[in-house]
Amino acid sequence: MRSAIELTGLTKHFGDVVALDGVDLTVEEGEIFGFLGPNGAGKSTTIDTLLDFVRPTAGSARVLGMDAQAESLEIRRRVGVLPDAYRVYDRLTGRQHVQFAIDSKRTDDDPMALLERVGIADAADRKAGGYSKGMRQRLVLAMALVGEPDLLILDEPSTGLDPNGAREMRRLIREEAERGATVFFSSHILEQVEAICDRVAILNEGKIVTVDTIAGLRESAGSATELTITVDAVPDAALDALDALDGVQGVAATDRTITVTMGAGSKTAILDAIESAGAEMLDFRTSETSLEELFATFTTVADTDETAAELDDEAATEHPDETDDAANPAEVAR
Ligand SMILES: Nc1ncnc2c1ncn2[C@@H]1O[C@H](COP(=O)(O)OP(=O)(O)OP(=O)(O)O)[C@@H](O)[C@H]1O
Repeated sequence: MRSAIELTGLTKHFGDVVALDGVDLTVEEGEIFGFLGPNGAGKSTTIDTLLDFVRPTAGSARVLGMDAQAESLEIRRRVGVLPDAYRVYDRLTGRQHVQFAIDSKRTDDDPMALLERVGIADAADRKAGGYSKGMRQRLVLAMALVGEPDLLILDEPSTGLDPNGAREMRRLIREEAERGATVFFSSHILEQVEAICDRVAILNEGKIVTVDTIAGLRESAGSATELTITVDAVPDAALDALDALDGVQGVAATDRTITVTMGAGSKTAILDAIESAGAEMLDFRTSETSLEELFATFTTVADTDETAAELDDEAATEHPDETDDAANPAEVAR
């Protein structure tokens, strides 16, 4: 099967900054693939390389079987892009924006149908300059959907969307995948990724740290599971027995509950130990490591405090929509 995206040793330096450091990654056709990483990890640089907005220092990128540099025009014709920083033309209406993308891609889509799909048909004939941030995001998404692209590349697609908008975005992504499109999207909103992705890659400091399913990530992170068991009473013998079990990392108890933290190990053995000690089990809950904790496991570097401070700084100073004019509707449609 042909890959939708294939990166081999992809490296990009901006002066002294190593934005990408030998990235190898394959996204199969038809996948919904999440591209995760903290601020500055290199996600946008990767996406820009796929579209030949950025030229790699070393390595190569293939998109839909074509070379990202040599065949960029054909690639852009078959790819729909939602860039991380986009500018709409204030004086053009939503409908005109979509028509522009349709003309550029020489397709016969109905602009109103696309605006309908992204939920802003009501505002089709209003100037985009008066659109809210979320409406602009929806408009650029409508432009990305023009021509039934084989590959959708969405850079932080939920930016600016309210919870309803984010849910609609997930629905659209699923619809596109059902149509047969590959969807590659970057995010640091982990719930978004968990809700729809077949697989995810985590990028940190320009390197891929892992590629897996979410379930696989959980497993490989060696994530601890916490069992909370409600009982009629807590016999001391139960606590002693639990402590002695393989894989049990911690045991805590209140009057009616026992909480067991375990790594690898058998949940059944835990429940057996409690019952053998004479307690009656009334309820039983399991909680797994959250995706946030998991993400931190993969992206935390040795000096955690410094990294956190750097990330806070970036978050405080970054205003991509206002300062980055790299992406505009012309580029989206090209
Ligand atoms: N044009 C550029 N000139 C200089 N440095 C750049 C340029 N573009 C990106 N970088 C640097 O490359 C690194 C990766 O940036 P990139 O925008 O790809 O990260 P990202 O993962 O998309 O981050 P975010 O989540 O904040 O959007 C950063 O250190 C960034 O400062």
